Amino acid sequence: MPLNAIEVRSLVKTYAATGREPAKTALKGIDLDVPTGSIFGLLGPNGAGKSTFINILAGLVTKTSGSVRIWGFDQDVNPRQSRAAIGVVPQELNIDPFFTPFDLLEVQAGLYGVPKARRRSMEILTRVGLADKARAYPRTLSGGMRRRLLVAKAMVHEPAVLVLDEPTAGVDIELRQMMWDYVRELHAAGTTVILTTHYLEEAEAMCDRIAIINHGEVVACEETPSLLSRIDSKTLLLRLAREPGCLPEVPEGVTAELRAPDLLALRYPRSVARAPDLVAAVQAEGHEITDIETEEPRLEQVFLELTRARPTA
Ligand SMILES: Nc1ncnc2c1ncn2[C@@H]1O[C@H](COP(=O)(O)OP(=O)(O)OP(=O)(O)O)[C@@H](O)[C@H]1O
Repeated sequence: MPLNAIEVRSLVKTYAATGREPAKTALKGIDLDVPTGSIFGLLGPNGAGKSTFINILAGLVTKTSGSVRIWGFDQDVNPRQSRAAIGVVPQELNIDPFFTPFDLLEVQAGLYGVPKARRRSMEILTRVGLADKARAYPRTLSGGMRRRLLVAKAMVHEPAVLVLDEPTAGVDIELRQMMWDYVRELHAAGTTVILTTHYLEEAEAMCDRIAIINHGEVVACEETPSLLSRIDSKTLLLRLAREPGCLPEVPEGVTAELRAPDLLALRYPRSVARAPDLVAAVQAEGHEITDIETEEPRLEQVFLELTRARPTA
C-alpha cells in the first residue's frame, strides 16, 4: 500500500485562449499529497481550480505539465493502473437515459474489465439505497437518486481512491446523511476519499485533512484540527448565577460581552490568556459562575482569512 494515495507535483493547467477568452492558468504548479486512508477535503471559492484538479485526476482533462501519481502509479507511465485505482463522482448529474441503474453498473464494470463473476451491481445498488430502482427508467430517478447512482457507478471497479465533487450539492438533509454514512462505510473498509464541498461544516465534520485552493494555488494543507487552530482566538462562555450590573474587568487583550443578561462571553487570543485565569478573574470580582463552555474557531473563519484579499490573476 503506498504511503500517499495521491501525489501531485508542480501541476500546471493552462486552458488555451479561445476567440473570446484569453488563456487561463487554472492550476499554477500545485504540490499535494493525499495520505492513504484519509478523508481529504478540497476547499476553495468558485473558480479556484478544484474541478480542474479533480478532472485531471480522473483523466478527463489533460494537464499542461507536472506529475500525478495515483496509488503509486504515474499517470503518464502507467495510465491503465492509475485509472483503475480511482473512481470519480462528477458534479453534474448526467445519466445515460437508455440504461437502467443495474445495466449502467454492468456497462461500467465491463468498461473497467471487471469479470462477470466479480461484479457486485445489485449489492452496490443496495448499499446506496437503490435496490428497488435497479430496473427503473433513469428519467424517473430524483436528483438525490442520480447522485447515489453516480457514486455506485464510481465504485464498480472497487477503486482504492474515491473522489466526490460536491457530493451533497442540492441534496436534502436526509439523503445527505445517507451519502455520508455510505462514504464513512467505504472509508472504514479502506477506501481513501477525496471530496470537494461548499459546506464548511461538512468538511469540518468529515475530513481529517483539508487543502484550501485559491486562484490555482494551495494556500493551506493540514490536518483539520491544526488548520482550525490557526485561528488564535477562542471564546469562553460563562453562565452567571446573578445578572451582573456591568461587565467585569478583564485582562488586556480580552473582550467581554453579554450574550444574554446572565451569559458572559469572553473572547481571547490563546497567546494572551488561559481559560482558568479568566474564570478566576471573574470569580475574584464576586461573580458566581454556574456553567462554563468554550467555543472553538470554525473552519469558516480560517477559510475566509486564507482566501480573502488576494488579487485575481
Ligand atoms: N474548459 C475550460 N476552458 C477555459 N477555462 C476554464 C475551463 N474550465 C475551467 N476554466 C477556468 O479555470 C478556472 C478554474 O475553474 P474550476 O472549474 O476548476 O474551478 P472550481 O474551483 O472547480 O470552481 P467551482 O467551485 O465553481 O466548481 C476558472 O477561472 C474557470 O473559468
